[in-house]
This record gives sequence, structure tokens and C-alpha cells, in this order.
Amino acid sequence: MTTNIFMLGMPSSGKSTLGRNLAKELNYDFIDLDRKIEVSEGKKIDEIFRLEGEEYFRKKESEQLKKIPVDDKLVIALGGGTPCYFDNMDYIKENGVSIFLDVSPDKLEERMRTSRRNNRPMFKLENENLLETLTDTYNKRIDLFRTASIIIEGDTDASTILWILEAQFPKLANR
Ligand SMILES: Nc1ncnc2c1ncn2[C@@H]1O[C@H](COP(=O)(O)OP(=O)(O)O)[C@@H](O)[C@H]1O
Ligand SMILES: O=C(O)C1=C[C@@H](OP(=O)(O)O)[C@@H](O)[C@H](O)C1
Ligand SMILES: [Mg+2]
Repeated sequence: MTTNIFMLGMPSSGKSTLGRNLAKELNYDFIDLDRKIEVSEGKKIDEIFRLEGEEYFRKKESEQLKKIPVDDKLVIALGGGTPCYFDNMDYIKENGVSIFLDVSPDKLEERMRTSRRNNRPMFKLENENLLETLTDTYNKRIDLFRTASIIIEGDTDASTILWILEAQFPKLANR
């Protein structure tokens, strides 16, 4: 069975970090959808939001998602909002195994403040209502996120994800 694996979840839930590590463990290639958009647009994500607006970003995000080769050996870290626009979540489910990293808004805020990385236009560290914004967004997205093939609660590491993945999709072991 060759299939792509999609990592989804809120910003700071660990899609990029755990996705990259999972790809190494599986001997798959890794793609970060945000980086793919930045390369195709020649601009950073926050510049795209500032100069072109969110609607434009969402169109490019969906286009780039659909340009990823299907049935390949890829682990793909999506952006936090990717599943929630257009038919993206249907597309994700039709074209691979999806893994939702479910991390609470409190924990997401803590990680964002600890990492000090401040390049998420919708979740700026100077926003004094950051926790409220994260909670509202989490509540809006959760129903769709929960339709993923696998749900992983809270903190975890790539080896645990691999173990769960291989238990539920044994044919992936023939990689
Ligand atoms: N499983 C984890 N446990 C603890 N911290 C994590 C974990 N995964 C990611 N982080 C930290 O959270 C921050 C955001 O992670 P990142 O992988 O960029 O998330 P995402 O791609 O989902 O936005 C980083 O500082 C990273 O070190
Ligand atoms: O949640 C969102 O809507 C977004 C999350 C970001 O990705 P990460 O989840 O990797 O931070 C990035 O795609 C963009 O800033 C929008
Ligand atoms: Mg990311």
C-alpha cells in the first residue's frame, strides 16, 4: 500500500515537527504545504496575507494541495486551516491517511509563546486575546478535524504515531 499521510491540526499542534520525524521513520519524503506555497508565490506566508489577503491565500493553498503527487510515499504537514476551506478535507480523505493532532488551546498558546516564532498572521503573539482566538478557531474547526482517519490526543512523538498508524493500517508496514 503506497499512500500519502496528511498531518492536520491547529497551528502549533506539531504537524511540521512530528510530520518531518514521522517521514524519517517511515522512509517517506516530507512536504510542508506552507513552504510549498511560499516557494510557488516567492513570498512568506505573512507577506501573502498582508499583500494579497486571506482569500487569495486560501485559493493558493487549495491549488498547491492538489498539486501534490497522489499515492506517493509522502508525509504532508498541512496548514492549520487547510482542511476547512473548499473541498480540501474531502480531497485529503480521498487521497491518503489523515492524522489529527488534537492539542488543547491552552497548550497551543503555551507552545506559541515558548517558541517565540511570530510568523502566523492569524495568531500573533502581541494579540492579548490569543488564547480566546485559538479557542474560537479550535471550536470552529474541531468537527472537521475529527473526521480524520486517526486522532492523536495531546503531546506525542513520531514513534508513537508510527505505532498507532501501523496498528490501524498494517499494509503500510510493507514500505
Ligand atoms: N509533540 C510536541 N511536544 C512538545 N512541543 C512540540 C511538539 N510538537 C511541536 N512542538 C513545538 O511546538 C511548536 C510548533 O510546532 P510546529 O511543528 O511548527 O507546529 P505546526 O506545524 O502544527 O504549526 C514548535 O516550537 C515545536 O517545537
Ligand atoms: O490556522 C491557519 O489558518 C493557518 C495556519 C498556518 O499553518 P500552521 O498550522 O503550520 O502554523 C498557515 O497555514 C497560515 O498562517 C494559516
Ligand atoms: Mg507548520
